[in-house]
Amino acid sequence: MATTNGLDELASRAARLEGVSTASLVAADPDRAAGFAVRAGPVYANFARQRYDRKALDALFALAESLDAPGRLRALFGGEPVNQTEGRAALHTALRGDLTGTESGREAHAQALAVRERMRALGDALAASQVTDIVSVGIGGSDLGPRLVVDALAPVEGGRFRVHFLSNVDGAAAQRVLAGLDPARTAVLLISKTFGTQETLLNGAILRAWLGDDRRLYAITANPDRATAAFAIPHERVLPMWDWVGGRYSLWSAVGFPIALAIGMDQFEALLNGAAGMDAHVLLTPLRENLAVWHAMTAVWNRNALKLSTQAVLPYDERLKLLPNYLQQLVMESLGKSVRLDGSPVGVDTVPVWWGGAGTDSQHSFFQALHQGTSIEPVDFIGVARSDHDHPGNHLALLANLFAQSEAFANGQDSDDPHRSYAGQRPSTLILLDELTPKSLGALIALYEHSVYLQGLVWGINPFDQFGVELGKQVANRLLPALEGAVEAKDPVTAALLAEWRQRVSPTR
Ligand SMILES: O=P(O)(O)OC[C@H]1O[C@](O)(CO)[C@@H](O)[C@@H]1O
Repeated sequence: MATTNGLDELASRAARLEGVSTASLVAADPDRAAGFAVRAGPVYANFARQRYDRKALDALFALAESLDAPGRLRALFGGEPVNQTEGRAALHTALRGDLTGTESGREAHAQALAVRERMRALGDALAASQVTDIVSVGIGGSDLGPRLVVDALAPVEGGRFRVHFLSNVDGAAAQRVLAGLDPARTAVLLISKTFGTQETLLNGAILRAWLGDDRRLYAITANPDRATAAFAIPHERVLPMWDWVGGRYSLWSAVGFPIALAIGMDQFEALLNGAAGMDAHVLLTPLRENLAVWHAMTAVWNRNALKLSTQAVLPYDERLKLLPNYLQQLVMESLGKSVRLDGSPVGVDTVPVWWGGAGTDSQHSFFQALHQGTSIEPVDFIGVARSDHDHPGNHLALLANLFAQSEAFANGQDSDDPHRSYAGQRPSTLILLDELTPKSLGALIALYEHSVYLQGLVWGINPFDQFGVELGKQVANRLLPALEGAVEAKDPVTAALLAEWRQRVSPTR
């Protein structure tokens, strides 16, 4: 059995807290309500409604210390090959600053700055042209980050460009995105780190044909030769990225070009600065005051001590409604592993299922299960203190719902009628941003990135590879000829499914 890094001890601490209500934990510790909170720049998080006490927290911080969390953070920021299975650095922090002064960090940051200059120039040239709309074609890490940030921050009216996103290989997606767009006033960005992703290549071909003019076709990639070979995009319209930026950590690179086009380059840089502020906090702050360490060790507590198998993220802000989708890739692609760095079984549970939705909408869909279901789902609530719309009454109602749900989950409510009884004891963290700006959003996303890294450290896994997604792609590539009728599927169940499918379509489709 692989080492469990002291996680067994956490489980026995959790057993001692069984039956102790969250309200009595709060009552027993007068400093807890305000003291179990950490602020980093524009991000405040309160952990008082988690199901641990100070002794458990001591054990969690001791665990982080024993794993040399500060040293491992320095290794990340300094450009050491922390992505060990692929022999690479993971230098997304260098895209937003240069905190360690190592040669690789400095070089990476200089490269990032040079590309930002090119993004600015290309953006200005597009703004001076007749282009009004941008279609960003990419998937996964080449889509979810820009999509989230544009949805959260793009002005409702009056932005430089309207930015549209196309990811799914389903042709209906392309059809929907293109409906109503004028090719003469549209530029297309093909975003793919590898430029070998089926969805992006197929959608890119549709868009290129639709555009009819290659001069408004751009690529963002770590593989410019492939972009040139497949789409004849000349190097001056290719923005580079590098193998030291993981796809799901890449929105800070030229992958964020759609963001820069939607909100302007200065605002894109404000997003990077927000992330850089969180980077400095996480790298330089002692463990007990370090927000990413609190967040990561809370996740470890819920997974390995309380054995909870999902994690909900519930933004109480319409503009953050895509955050759960974004975090699903960031967290689950990073931490969905069952072997340690040396290949041995991890021996403990790793990533839970991350999911969620915006409040208050989700209160009227899945909250019943959160309040009275048999399993307990820990929650990250996210709220924004100040709104930027003209409906203050709605904002107060939104916040009342946010604070109320966190209280109701924790405290529950007894009733003589079991159907009307709420057990409570549902753990949650409440994250509050001062306001939703490029800076605060950058800081929030960077917080989650660092929390993921630290959770990976506890579990001894590599959060920067994603070999698990390859098998399905390989099987799909093998099966495409069978759907085209060129070969038979070898697997008997797949063969039966294809026979069933063939009966339903004409041979030419
Ligand atoms: O940017 P690319 O190379 O097209 O890859 C897109 C996505 O596909 C994956 O490799 C697998 O889903 C992600 O990690 C990546 O973000």
